[in-house]
Amino acid sequence: MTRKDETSENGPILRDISDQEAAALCAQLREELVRDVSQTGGHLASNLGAVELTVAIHRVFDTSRDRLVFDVGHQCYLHKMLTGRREQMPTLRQYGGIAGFPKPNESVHDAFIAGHASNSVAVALGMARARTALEEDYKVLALIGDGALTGGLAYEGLSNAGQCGQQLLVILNDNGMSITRNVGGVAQLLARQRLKPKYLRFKQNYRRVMHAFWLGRQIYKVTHEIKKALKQSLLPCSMFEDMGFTYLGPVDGHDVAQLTKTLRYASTLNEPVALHVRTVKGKGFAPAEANPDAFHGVSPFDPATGKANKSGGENFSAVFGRTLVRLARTDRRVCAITAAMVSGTGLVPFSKAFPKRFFDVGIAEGCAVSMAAGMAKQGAVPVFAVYSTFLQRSYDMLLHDVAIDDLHVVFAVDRAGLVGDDGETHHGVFDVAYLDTIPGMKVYAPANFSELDRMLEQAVCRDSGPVAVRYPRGGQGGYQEDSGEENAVILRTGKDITLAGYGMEINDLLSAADQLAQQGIQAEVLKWNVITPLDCTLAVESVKKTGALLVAEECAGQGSVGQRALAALEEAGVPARTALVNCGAGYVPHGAVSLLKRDLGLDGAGVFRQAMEVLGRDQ
Ligand SMILES: Cc1ncc(C[n+]2csc(CCOP(=O)(O)OP(=O)(O)O)c2C)c(N)n1
Ligand SMILES: CC(=O)[C@@H](O)[C@H](O)COP(=O)(O)O
Ligand SMILES: [Mg+2]
Repeated sequence: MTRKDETSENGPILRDISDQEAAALCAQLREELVRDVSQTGGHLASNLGAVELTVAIHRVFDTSRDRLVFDVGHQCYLHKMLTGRREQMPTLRQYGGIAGFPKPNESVHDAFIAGHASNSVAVALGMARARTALEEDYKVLALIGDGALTGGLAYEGLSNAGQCGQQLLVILNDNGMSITRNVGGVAQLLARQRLKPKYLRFKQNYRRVMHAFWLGRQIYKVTHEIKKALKQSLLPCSMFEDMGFTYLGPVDGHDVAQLTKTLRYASTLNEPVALHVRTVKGKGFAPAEANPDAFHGVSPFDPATGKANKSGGENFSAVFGRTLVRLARTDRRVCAITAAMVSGTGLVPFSKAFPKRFFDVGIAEGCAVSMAAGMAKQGAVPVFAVYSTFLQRSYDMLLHDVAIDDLHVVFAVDRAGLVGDDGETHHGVFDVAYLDTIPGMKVYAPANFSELDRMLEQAVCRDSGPVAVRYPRGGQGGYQEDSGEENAVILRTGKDITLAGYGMEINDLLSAADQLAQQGIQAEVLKWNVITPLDCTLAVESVKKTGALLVAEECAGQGSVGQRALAALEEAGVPARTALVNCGAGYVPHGAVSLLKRDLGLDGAGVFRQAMEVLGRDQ
C-alpha cells in the first residue's frame, strides 16, 4: 500500500495534504525519527528541529525536479523519510544501508553531496546559473543552518547569489546552535534579528501615537533619535537585504501551516530570497531539547529516557584535552583553538580552565589557521584541534600563513583515519598526504594514549615550526606501550617479512604477525612514530634482511607512507617483494570501522592474507 506522503508522480510529494494532516504527519515523523535513531545513532537534534520545515518544503517544492541543496546535510533524515526511504531508516548510517547525508546515487531527490559546512549557497547558485544557461525551469533552494553560516564560504556564496537576479531561495534554519551554542558576530546579529517582531510592533505603535498627537518639532526630533537608536540596537540593517536578497522572516519554524504559506509565497518570487526560520534544536524530544549538544550526534540510546545504551569509554580526544590542560598550566603561552568542535575535540575542560586562552572561531577552519599563524608570530603557542577531514579546508592557510615563515603552530589532528558511520565526507584519510606536502611540517602518529600524551608535549613544548599530532576517533587498542622517542622503532624482530605501519594500525600488524607465526613465518614489525618527514633508514635496514615489505595504513593510497617507503627502497637499491595496503584511490563508504577495515584488508586477517600473498605462500 502506498502512503499519501510518499507518492509523487509529479509535483510536491505532500502537495495534497491539508494543514491538519501536515501537523499530524509531523508528529508521526518525529516519533518515528526518535525510534529509528535510537537504534542506529545519528544526528537527532538537528533533524528534530527540522521536521516542520522539511514537511513544508515537500508541500511546496518537487524535489525530484526542484533542487534542494542541504548544507552539511546532517539534517536530511526527514527528507529521506519523505522520499521513499522511510522503511530503510533502520539501516541509516549502517554498513550497506542508507547514508546519514544526502547522496545523489541514493535518490533523485538528493540534489547534491553534503557533509562539510557552508557550501550550499554557492552550490545552489551554480545550479541556478546552469538552469538559466540551459534554459530550464525548476526552483533551486539552499537549506543552511546558523552554524554553517559562520563559515566564510557561505558569504562568498551569498555575496554572489544576492546579485544573481534570478530565482534562488536560501532558507536559514536558525536555532541559535552550531553543535554547541553558536558563536561570533553573525550569531549575535541573527539573535537580534529574531527580535524583529518586537521591533515591528514598536514601529506600529509609534506611528499610531505620532498620528494621534502632534508633539511638536522638538519632541519629534528627540523621539526620532530614540527610534533610530532602538532600530540600531534591535534591527541592524538586514545583512541579506544589503547583499541583494528579498528577506522574509523570521518565521516560526514549528508552525507548519505558516511555514507552508510563506514558502508558497517565496516560491512565486523570481529573485534571490532569504527566508529566515526560527527553530528549536531537539524540538519535541525533551532530553534533546534540554541538551541539544549531546543529541547533535548520538550513539544508540533508550528512547524512553534518552540515556545512551553504552557508555563511551576513554578516547583519544579526551586524552588530548587533558594533556593540553596539563601543558597550559605550566606555560601561559599555550592557547587552544577550535572551529565549532569544542566537545568533539575534547576541549571542554580547556575552555573551562583557561577561558581567556580558548577560542572557538565557528565553522571557520581557514580563519582558525590564519589566526593561529598570527598568534604564533606574536609569541603565543596556538594549538588548533581539528578533525582531519575539516583541516582540508585550510590547505592554503597551512602553506601560505603558517609554513613560509616556519611558525610554531600545533595541529591536533583528530579523527585521523576511518571514522565509521559518517562515511566518505568525514573519513580522515587525506591528511597523511596533504600534510606531507607542507614544507617544514612534522607529523607525529601516536598509537595509544600514552604516546599521544608524550608526543603532544614534545610538539607543544620542545618542537618549533608547524607540527601535527594525528590520532583517530575513539579508544586505543591492545598495544598500549610507549614505543619511545625514535622516529621509527622495531616492535618485533623477524627475518621473513617486514610489516610496517603507524598509529592504531600497529595493533593489526601485531595481530597479523601472530597469525604468521602460526604458519612458521617470522615477521618483523616496524612502527613509525613520525611520518613526516619520513625516516626510512630503519625500514630499509629491515627489508635488506627480510626481502619483503608490507605497509598498512588507514589513508589514501596517493601520497601514503607506503609509497614513500617504496621510493626509499628503490633509492637505496634494495630489491623486495612489496604490498601497500591502504584506502586506495577512491572514497570509503560509511559503516562500522571494523567492517570497512575488513573490506580494505586493513584488519589483522587482511594483513595476514596479503603478507602470505607477498611471500607466495598458500593459505
Ligand atoms: C567544514 C566543517 N566543519 C565542521 C563541521 C562539523 N559540524 C557538523 S554540523 C555542525 C554544526 C552545524 O550547525 P548548523 O548549521 O546551525 O546546524 P544545526 O545542527 O544547528 O541544525 C558542525 C560544526 C562540518 N560538518 N564541516
Ligand atoms: C555532521 C558533522 O560533521 C559532525 O556532527 C560529525 O558527524 C561529528 O562526528 P563525531 O561523532 O566523530 O564527533
Ligand atoms: Mg544551528
